[in-house]
Amino acid sequence: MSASPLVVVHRDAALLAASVAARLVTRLVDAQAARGTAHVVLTGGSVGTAVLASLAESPARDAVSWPDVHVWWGDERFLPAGHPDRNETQAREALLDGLRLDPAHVHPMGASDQAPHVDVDAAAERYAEELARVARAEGTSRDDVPAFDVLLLGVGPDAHIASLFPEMAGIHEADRTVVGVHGSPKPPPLRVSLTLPAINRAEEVWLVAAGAEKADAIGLALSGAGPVQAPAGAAGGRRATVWLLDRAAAQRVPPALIRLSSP
Ligand SMILES: O=C(O)[C@H](O)[C@@H](O)[C@H](O)[C@H](O)COP(=O)(O)O
Repeated sequence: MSASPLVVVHRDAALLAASVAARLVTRLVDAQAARGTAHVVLTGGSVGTAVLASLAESPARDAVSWPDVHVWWGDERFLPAGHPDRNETQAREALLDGLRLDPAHVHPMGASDQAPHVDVDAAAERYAEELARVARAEGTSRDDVPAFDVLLLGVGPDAHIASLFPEMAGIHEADRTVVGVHGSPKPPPLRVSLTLPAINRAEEVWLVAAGAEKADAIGLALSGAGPVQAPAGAAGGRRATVWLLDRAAAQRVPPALIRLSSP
């Protein structure tokens, strides 16, 4: 995991979404310039979706060679395909369906109606297999997940990330890359989630959060709380860990960690 996290604070949630969208374009363009392709892991939640909507409106989005972008998800609500509450559905509506993506490069997590025998744990296993398949095809050094260039995470008011919740089984997973989540405190109860080991294989992990209701959790996560108590604090990229916040969410961040605060 990279050195200490970098915290950037934005005036409000709208500016945060626009700024993260611009940062994402630059990150994808740089990754493609370096190796022709790019892998991005999307997050669900209102802030993550607002970033995608902002990117959809940005003229800079056309700087990305979208057919060469692989789109993954950090977690998914285990609901029927096309359900409005699925992270995939919301991402498609906010951005993806307006892009010239290669359908073979869009990797949604399983849906609850995918096949009669598929349950949330089987969906997790299938996603792990998909990650490994693409990693091997790309000759990634460790062949269980591709080289994620940027992995986006929303942060819950309990400091959860993806569908890894404090004190629940998923945050303890040290070997598998994907788990099925049962009894999620955030509805729906059944989810599929990358694990911390998979998340932390990303080159860059960006935690994006807005609103005063996140301030205590973010303060706890950035003040050294352990992963079981504050999963968000355990997320970190191999090269960079960036917290992208609005002022309301940043109220409890140790001032020494704040590298920039927009006027
Ligand atoms: O499926 C989900 O709900 C998300 O993946 C979840 O991890 C979300 O990102 C956080 O709960 C923050 O959500 P908000 O941005 O809506 O607060």
